Amino acid sequence: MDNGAVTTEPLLPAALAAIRPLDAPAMEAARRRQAELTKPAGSLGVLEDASVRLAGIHGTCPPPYPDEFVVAVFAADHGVVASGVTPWPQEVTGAMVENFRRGGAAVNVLAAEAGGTVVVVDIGVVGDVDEDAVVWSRKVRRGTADLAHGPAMSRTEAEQAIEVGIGVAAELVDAGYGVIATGDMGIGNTTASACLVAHFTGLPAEEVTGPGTGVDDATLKHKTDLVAGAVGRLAEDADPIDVLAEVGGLEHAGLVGLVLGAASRRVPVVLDGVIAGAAALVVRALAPDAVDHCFAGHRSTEPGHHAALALLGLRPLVELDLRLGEGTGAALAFPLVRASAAVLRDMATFDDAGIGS
Ligand SMILES: O=C(O)c1ccc[n+]([C@@H]2O[C@H](COP(=O)([O-])O)[C@@H](O)[C@H]2O)c1
Ligand SMILES: Cc1cc2nc[nH]c2cc1C
Repeated sequence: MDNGAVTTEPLLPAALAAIRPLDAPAMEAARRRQAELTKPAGSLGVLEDASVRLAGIHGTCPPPYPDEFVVAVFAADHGVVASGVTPWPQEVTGAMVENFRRGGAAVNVLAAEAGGTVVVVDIGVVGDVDEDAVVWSRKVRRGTADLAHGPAMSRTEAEQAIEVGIGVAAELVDAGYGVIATGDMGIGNTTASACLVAHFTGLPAEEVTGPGTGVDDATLKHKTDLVAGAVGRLAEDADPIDVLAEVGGLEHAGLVGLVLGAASRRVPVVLDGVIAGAAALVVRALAPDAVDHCFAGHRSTEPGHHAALALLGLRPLVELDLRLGEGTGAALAFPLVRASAAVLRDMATFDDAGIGS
């Protein structure tokens, strides 16, 4: 299928080779500067840590103040919907893409509140989706196969979808966005997320499978058993891209590429909910340094998200009991990331203010 990504060189090896650890001297400079600002040491808490991370990502102190941010919403369908894991019909994925296009979804509203832009990447919606400035056509295939019965996609398709994400990151960085936020839309994708989280954390399916958009107890039990069965097909030391192909989604793969691509360009990423958290576990397995380029925008109520963030070692910036996806939690968190850069850039030092410390 023509996915619109005209790729002459494989993007994945180049992205992996370009990812570096955070810049230690810039982080040290940020810590020193935080200690000199007119406040008791540590009193801005997590904002101070965020500013140090930003300095490490950019390799400069103060780091650039991010004026512009974008939420990249990766949309795809899931064959596992046929196995009865969600109350919503598959068509809602494509219908929500049209809602994003018109600006009517929660992520449109919350991104606009924070001064951000939304782009939507059709990486695997079953139905036809038109392309315009908001919705980018990058279909790798029309939905995954049902992961309950076999591989969700081939390894080649997973790699193609990762490369789509890397390409999207490159386009967004080249367009001048200083921070990239993740978003997702895919009916059924909390089942694939639970599989990824169970595999990478080693936790039992019961601890990482949640209600998603909302299921009754019997369906949650069926979903949990299905996750346990699918994860049981994976060897403990399976290659991370093979894991993604077996039990993941096309939007997970796209998000893996988005994070790798942004990290390879030293651009910070704000992760959204459980889908992004699951994708970040694949990133961690491929390039652990890339995770250091990420902020956890929020913590969703999905149990798998708690488990994923714990393994990623990321502290959520906000916790508002969101469980929507789309990039809503990441959009809400962006002003906090920006505020941490402003503190480092704009606050007076004790010397400036003539205050003894
Ligand atoms: O981001 C989250 O943590 C989150 C938690 C629950 C549901 N969702 C969204 O709901 C959809 C998947 O839910 P489900 O129940 O169909 O697997 C998908 O479009 C996700 O963006 C997202
Ligand atoms: C209406 C609706 C909106 C969503 N946004 C993200 N996932 C979603 C799932 C549903 C069902």
